[in-house]
Amino acid sequence: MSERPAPTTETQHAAATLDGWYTLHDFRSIDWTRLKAVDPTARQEMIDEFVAFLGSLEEVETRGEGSHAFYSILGQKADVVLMVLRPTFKELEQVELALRKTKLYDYMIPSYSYVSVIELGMYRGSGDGDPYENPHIRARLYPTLPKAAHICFYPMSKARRDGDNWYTLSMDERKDLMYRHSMIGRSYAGKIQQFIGGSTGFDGWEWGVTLFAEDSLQFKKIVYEMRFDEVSAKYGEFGDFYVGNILPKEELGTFLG
Ligand code: VOV
Repeated sequence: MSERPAPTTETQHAAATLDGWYTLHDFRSIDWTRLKAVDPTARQEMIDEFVAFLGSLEEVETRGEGSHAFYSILGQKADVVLMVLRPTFKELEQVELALRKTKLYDYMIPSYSYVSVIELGMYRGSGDGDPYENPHIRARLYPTLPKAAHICFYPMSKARRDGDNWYTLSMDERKDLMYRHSMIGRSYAGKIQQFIGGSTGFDGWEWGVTLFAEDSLQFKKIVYEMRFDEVSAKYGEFGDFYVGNILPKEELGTFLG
């Protein structure tokens, strides 16, 4: 497992973070018109090769060296998303390269991507001992992503407006607000699993939020409820939302056939 330095030092302003696996969300659209023109034998070869590619990611996941999720996406923003977790940027690049070398890639159009690192904000401290050795914390920093029926991804930032500036609040104020946020979150235990990727310095927003649920309606419920909470109501700024359904490799043939 990758070794990490001690939690980022808490300055007067920044909350210390624990940082886990690097994360890439790779959203792609399918060039359906071109794909439909491919003869069925060649198309099946492409599908088989892509299934083998997904199989190779599963092997990494089984070894506990990373994780991934593959979902179809509703609407016109994209057709599929591959979310990949790896210990280093280099390993994320290797997955990207392997994807690019598949035949199916030639029929994929990039739609959106997002780079972040699984992050736990230590607003309430991290307890005794080295948090990177704590099995509960490790399970959250280096998770095996759930195989839930549905995914919801969106990037977000905290406001830096005159009047409502998250970054000029005191640590105590932010601790208090985050506590209230976590209490709403906890009321969704068993319904939603959330993965927060810190992306300041990595991508266009400050966090990438990935939610998994068996019941797609829970995404609307939690996001709506959080909108009334001060952290989101005053300080939340959101990018586009991407939602979709799990796409097991066994169903890829039907999806693309
Ligand atoms: C299942 C739901 C759920 C739960 C339990 C939960 C709990 C918690 C805890 C305990 C903490 C703080 C410590 C940590 O663990 O990092 C966080 C942190 C964070 N969250 Fe959260 N959140 C949830 C869910 C949840 C949602 C749905 C959203 C989107 C907000 C919305 O309006 O759409 C979100 C956002 C975030 C963010 C951006 C951060 C980092 C903010 C920062 O300033 O650092 N989050 N979150």
